[in-house]
Amino acid sequence: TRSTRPQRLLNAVRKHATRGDPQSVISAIDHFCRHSEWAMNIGDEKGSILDSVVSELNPEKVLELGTYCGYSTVRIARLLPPGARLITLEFNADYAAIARQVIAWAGLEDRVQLVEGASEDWIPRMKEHFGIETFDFVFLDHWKDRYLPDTKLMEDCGLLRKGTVLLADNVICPGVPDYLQYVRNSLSYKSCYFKSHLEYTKAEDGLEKSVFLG
Ligand SMILES: C[C@H](C[C@H]1O[C@@H](n2cnc3c(N)ncnc32)[C@H](O)[C@@H]1O)NC(=O)c1cc(-c2ccc(F)cc2)cc(O)c1O
Ligand SMILES: [Mg+2]
Repeated sequence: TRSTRPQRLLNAVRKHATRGDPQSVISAIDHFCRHSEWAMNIGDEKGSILDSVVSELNPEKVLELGTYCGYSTVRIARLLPPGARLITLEFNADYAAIARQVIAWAGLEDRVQLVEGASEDWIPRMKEHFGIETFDFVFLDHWKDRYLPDTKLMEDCGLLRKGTVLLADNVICPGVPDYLQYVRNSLSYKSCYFKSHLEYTKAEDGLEKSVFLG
């Protein structure tokens, strides 16, 4: 049977990246997506903005919604101190299987817990199942119509604390208008927009950084 694009992406990682070297995994995926096949990773341009937000925050507890092949998982986890934890949710089993191998190739499995399932099912179980009190940093990169309901769900489950940072991908393309309207007008958030481009293209896209004020 024909291979899938995520399988071909993983093959490119195995062929061109060095085991245990996260930067080489990131570069191999970016090269594959620029020169072979486009894929919906955050990419190098928006990825650098993600890096700067994570580095400035130095979070201990991180949640990622929408793992896909694990590219942003690797970008975030490589910047975390060893004691820190990243939980990433992915409900497509095939993508989750690829992401596990990408994360392992980067040598970051000790910091990452990939959970196969839907965000709406797992967010309410974070406390009792993972012993998480609150998250320091949340990266939203899953179905664009889930950003707003899942943000409200995280609020209701008490998973956000004063100062928790939400960073949302694709706020222009494909776009998340209801989420943007909410975080930009709610008195519970301080929000700002980082203008960039859709991964590996010249189309406009950007990241929205929103600090929960409690
Ligand atoms: C949604 C996907 C990313 C992943 O998220 C998982 N997922 C979903 N909903 C849930 C859940 N509720 N819980 C857990 N996981 C969940 C899924 O299975 C994908 O693997 N991302 C995108 O669709 C995406 C699309 C584009 C894009 C832009 C321009 C175009 F012309 C075409 C596509 C760019 C991006 O940067 C994206 O991020
Ligand atoms: Mg995205």
